[in-house]
Amino acid sequence: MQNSPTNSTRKIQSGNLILVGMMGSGKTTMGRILARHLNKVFVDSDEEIQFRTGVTIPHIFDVEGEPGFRQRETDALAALVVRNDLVLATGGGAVLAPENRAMMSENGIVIYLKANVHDLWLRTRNDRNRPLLQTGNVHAKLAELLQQRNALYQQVADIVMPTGRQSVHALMLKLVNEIELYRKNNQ
Ligand SMILES: Nc1ncnc2c1ncn2[C@@H]1O[C@H](COP(=O)(O)OP(=O)(O)OP(=O)(O)O)[C@@H](O)[C@H]1O
Ligand SMILES: O=C(O)C1=C[C@@H](O)[C@@H](O)[C@H](O)C1
Ligand SMILES: [Mg+2]
Repeated sequence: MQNSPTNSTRKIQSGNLILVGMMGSGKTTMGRILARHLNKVFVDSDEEIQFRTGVTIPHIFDVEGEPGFRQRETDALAALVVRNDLVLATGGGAVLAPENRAMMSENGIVIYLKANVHDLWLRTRNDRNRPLLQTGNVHAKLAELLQQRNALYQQVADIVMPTGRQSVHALMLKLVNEIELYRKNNQ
């Protein structure tokens, strides 16, 4: 499926850029400035879910558990990926469902923002809006999730972008070059 001519055509011609990666990898932060730089519309699947339900993600996890949230995430992604010229920041767990991976892969260039556990921890340790990290040992939880998910991020990604010490702006400019290169090599 993934490599059929129809799918690879839409992947690039949709103009969509889809960011995947762990909590704290910078999908929302990077997505916003990337969209501004490329004159695309920025959307965030977590924000879309909160907009659709009128409640916060922690509240959805409280009431419906993770399975309820995952269903809402799949519904939100399905509605978003059919649009064009988006920069779409996904939730950290968006790669877990095979149907999510298929729809992301078919409808945009997928970018994995890769970060190590220590950086992820530094960026998320004080945040209360990520239900999966409301645990005694955030560092260990991030390590566990990265271990479970890294192969899925890699599998779905067209571009893997390591994020480290450099500024978000410098990283964004690097990413713009990588995207251009990808488009040139895959037109
Ligand atoms: N490359 C970076 N260098 C330093 N700090 C960063 C970088 N990317 C993001 N951050 C910071 O990390 C925090 C988390 O980033 P962000 O919310 O964009 O992550 P996310 O990938 O969208 O996470 P989630 O999956 O939970 O939505 C923010 O405070 C942001 O400013
Ligand atoms: O990594 C995850 O599973 C999550 C990441 C966030 O973006 C939210 O989608 C939610 O907190 C779950
Ligand atoms: Mg985010």
